[in-house]
Amino acid sequence: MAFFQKLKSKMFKSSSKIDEGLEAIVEDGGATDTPETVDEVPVDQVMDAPQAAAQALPEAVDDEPAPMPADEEDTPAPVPLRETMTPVAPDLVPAPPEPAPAKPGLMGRLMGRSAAAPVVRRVLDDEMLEQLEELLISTDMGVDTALRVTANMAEGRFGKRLSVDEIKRLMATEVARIMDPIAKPLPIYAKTPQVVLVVGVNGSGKTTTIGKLASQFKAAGKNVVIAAGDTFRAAAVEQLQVWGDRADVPVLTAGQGSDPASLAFDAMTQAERDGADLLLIDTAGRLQNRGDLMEELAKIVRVIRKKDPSAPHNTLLVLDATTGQNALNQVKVFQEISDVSGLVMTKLDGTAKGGVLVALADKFGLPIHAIGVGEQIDDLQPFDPQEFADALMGLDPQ
Ligand SMILES: Nc1nc2c(ncn2[C@@H]2O[C@H](COP(=O)(O)OP(=O)(O)OP(=O)(O)O)[C@@H](O)[C@H]2O)c(=O)[nH]1
Repeated sequence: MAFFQKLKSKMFKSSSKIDEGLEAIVEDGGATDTPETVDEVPVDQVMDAPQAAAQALPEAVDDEPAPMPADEEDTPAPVPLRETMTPVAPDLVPAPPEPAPAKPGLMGRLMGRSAAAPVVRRVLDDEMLEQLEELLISTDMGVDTALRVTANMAEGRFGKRLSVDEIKRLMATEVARIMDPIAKPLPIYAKTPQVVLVVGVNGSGKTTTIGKLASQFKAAGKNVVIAAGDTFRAAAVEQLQVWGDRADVPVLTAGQGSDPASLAFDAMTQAERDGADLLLIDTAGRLQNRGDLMEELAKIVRVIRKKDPSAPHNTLLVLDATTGQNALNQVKVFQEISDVSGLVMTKLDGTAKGGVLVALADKFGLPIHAIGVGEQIDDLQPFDPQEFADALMGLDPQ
C-alpha cells in the first residue's frame, strides 16, 4: 500500500470525523451546481466562471481539439510524495506511492461526463465558518488554532460557494502551513555516542518509540545501545528487552528500584567503550510526583555530563495523541522539568484527536521528529506536514 494511503487509513478516525462533519455542514444550506450557480463558483483553487464557460464551449464542437485548461498548463509535474520527505532513518522511507486513479475534473463533473454524484456547494458565511471552527475544535485542534485555520481559509473567499473537497484542500493548505516550520527529522550529530534522552508520561509510548527507533537506526547501520532507565517498571524493562533482542541491540538494565542515573552512567561507559553511535535512554514518567521526577531527570543529566558535557544531545518528549488537549499541558510541564528538544506523537492511528498535533505546532513550535501510527517497527514514520494535513482532512493524494 502506498505510504500516503497507509497514513490516511491509519489516521482514519480523525479524517472520517472531518469527512462526515464537512459533508453535514455543506449539505446544510448548500445546493448542487446549476447553470446559475456556476457563475458563483470563482474560488481561486478551482476554475473561475468565465474560464468554465469558455471551456464548456469546445466540448460541443467535435472536430475542434479541446484546449488545455489554463491552470493545467501552468501546473508543474507533480513531485512524488516520497521526494518531499526527510526520513529519520533510511527504513522510514516508504515505498513510492501508487499512482492515484484518474479523477474527473471540474468540467467533467459539470458536463455530467462521469458517474460521480453532483457537487454540492455552500456559500461561505459567518454561520458556516463557525460550524467549521467547531468541527476543527472537535479534532482537538484547540480554539485558537481552529480560529486561525478558518480565518486564513476564509480570506478572500467570503461569500464564495465551496464544496466539501475544496474546503478540505483549503484547510489542508492552512494546516500544512502551520506545520511546515516544525517538521524536522531527529538531528544526527557527528559526535558519538549521541545521547537521546526519552521523556514522557507513563503509557505515552516511550518504550515502543525507543524500540522502533533502535530497530530503524540499527537497520540503517548505526551502532545503538539502549538504557532501560525506568527502573521502577519491570514491564517496561521487559518490553525494551524484547525490542532489543529483535533489533539485536544491547539493552542495559538495573535491578528494580535502583538508581536510574547510575544506570545511565554505566550505559554511557558501555556506549563509549563499544563505539556506539547512539545511546537511547528510557526514563520514568511518573508525573504524579513532579518534584521527584524532575530531580531524577536532572540527576541523569548531571551524571552523563560527567562523561560528555554536551549530552544529552536530544531530549525527546513522547506524547500520546489520544490524550488530546492534555498533550499541550504535558509539553508545558516537561519543558519545565527537562530541556525538551523535540517531539514524537504516538497513537495517531487510534484517535479522532489528531488535530492536537496542529495545536502543538501552533502553540510551542517544537520540532516534530516522527509520528507513531501503530505498534509495528515501520509504524514510526517521519513527519511530513502536507501528507499529515491531507491525511487529517481525509483527502486523496493529489
Ligand atoms: N496504536 C498504537 N499504539 C501504540 C503506539 N505507540 C505505542 N503504542 C502502545 O501504547 C502502549 C504504551 O506504550 P509504551 O511504549 O509501553 O509506553 P511507555 O511510555 O513506555 O509507558 P510505560 O512503560 O508505562 O512508562 C503499548 O501497548 C504500545 O504498544 C502507536 O503509535 N500506535
